[in-house]
Amino acid sequence: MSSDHVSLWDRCLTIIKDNVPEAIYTNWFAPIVPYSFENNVLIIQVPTHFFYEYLELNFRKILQLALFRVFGKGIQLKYKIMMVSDPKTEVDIETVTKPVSVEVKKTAPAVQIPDPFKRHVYEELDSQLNPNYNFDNYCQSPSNQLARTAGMTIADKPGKNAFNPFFLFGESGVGKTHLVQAIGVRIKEQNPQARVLYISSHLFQVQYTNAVRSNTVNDFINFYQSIDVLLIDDIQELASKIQTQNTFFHIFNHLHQNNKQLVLTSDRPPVSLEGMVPRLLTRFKWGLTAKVERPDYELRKNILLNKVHHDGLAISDEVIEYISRNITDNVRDLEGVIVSLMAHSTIFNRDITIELAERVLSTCVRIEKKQITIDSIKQTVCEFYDMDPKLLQAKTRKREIVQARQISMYLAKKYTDSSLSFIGSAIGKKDHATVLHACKTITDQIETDKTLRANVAEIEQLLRK
Ligand SMILES: Nc1ncnc2c1ncn2[C@@H]1O[C@H](COP(=O)(O)OP(=O)(O)OP(=O)(O)O)[C@@H](O)[C@H]1O
Repeated sequence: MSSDHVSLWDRCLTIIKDNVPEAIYTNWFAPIVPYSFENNVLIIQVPTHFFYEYLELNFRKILQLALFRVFGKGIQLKYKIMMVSDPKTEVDIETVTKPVSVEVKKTAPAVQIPDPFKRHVYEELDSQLNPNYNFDNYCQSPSNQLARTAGMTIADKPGKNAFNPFFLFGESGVGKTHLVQAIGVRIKEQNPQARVLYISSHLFQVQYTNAVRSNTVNDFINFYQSIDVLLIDDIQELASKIQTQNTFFHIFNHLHQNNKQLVLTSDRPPVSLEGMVPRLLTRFKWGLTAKVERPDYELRKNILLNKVHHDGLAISDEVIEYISRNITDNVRDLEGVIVSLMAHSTIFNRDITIELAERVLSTCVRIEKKQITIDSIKQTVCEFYDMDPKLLQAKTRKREIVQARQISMYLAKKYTDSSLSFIGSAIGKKDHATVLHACKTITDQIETDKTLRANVAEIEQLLRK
């Protein structure tokens, strides 16, 4: 049968062709090469990592259906990825790393909620970690430096550090889950026996409700008290769930007293968590609370460059720069735009140009409302004073440069929700006291200095344009 896998794959293609539009078939299925078939595992070769992800995301169902019909029960699908960004150095991913393996399950539900609680305590625990979220691909910048460094310290000494619990907060899509997962992944790498569990608060809540219904709350608590490292995401979702919070309180206390590590994420700081029982809130503040800020320009660009390199995509620096400048809020949007760009380019067979990027961005993200960021402030202030932005970072007390730096700090405080220390580190590598002083100086001078007042007003207008 294995020698015949090409004709079997052709039969799959016939089924697929009947079920998808022609353009989709031509772009996404025709380029696939049936590579091998052995022990009921079919390996297909695709051009890029992006291609694989796109197939999995959009056409998994039809692929499953066709494979099941032609190859029968138990068929497994694996991908072999050929990088084509640089044809001179074609890379066969399978030879350098494990091939991406996708098991096709006949009756797998679309979303299966994992329930580790159901497992016996002594069984090996499924940590629910995604190895793709690791420290190696978590780019660093001042916006996440504290959180990232603390995360690495925790991963090296879970439970035996001053950061217990580690409370990580920040807006949606800024990289909290990635970081929390990276902590778990590194702990498991260093100690495969460690009982690490990543869980969303929503799932924790569902499991608790089930335990109440089935009268097994004690088992539920025992299970969680057996964990060495508990990574719990989106804790704000437990707001107003008082019974669940009380149960979590007992788990938290037990783990903390036994030097087990707790890491929590939230979309807001503990002080803004409404609907939480006070004794839990107090405990959230026992260790380290760190904010992951919105990604700055350098971080956005680095993340994109990494992704493009990793997926073997052909996207010019100019387009990367354009996207990094225009998508400022969160990393998820950045990644979404890359996927949309690749899809547009593949389906319509067009190069990825600035014009295409502009079109895709206008449909994917809101760019009409200009986001004011520390980067755009620095740039606008320097353009206004006709000054090289690098001078803002220079160690100099020249009056014009000091004033441009102070105005930048004042505007950053006014228009962004960054902390004083973050503003200081991004503008001139100063501390929070210098930023505070700058804000006070400019506020006072605006009161009395007509020219400065007019200049700042003009810069503010330029910023909003
Ligand atoms: N510093 C970074 N380096 C590389 N990738 C990042 C970084 N920050 C975020 N990402 C990527 O951005 C995407 C969104 O990040 P993540 O899911 O961790 O955000 P989040 O803050 O947990 O969002 P939410 O609160 O909505 O769950 C992920 O694909 C993640 O890998």
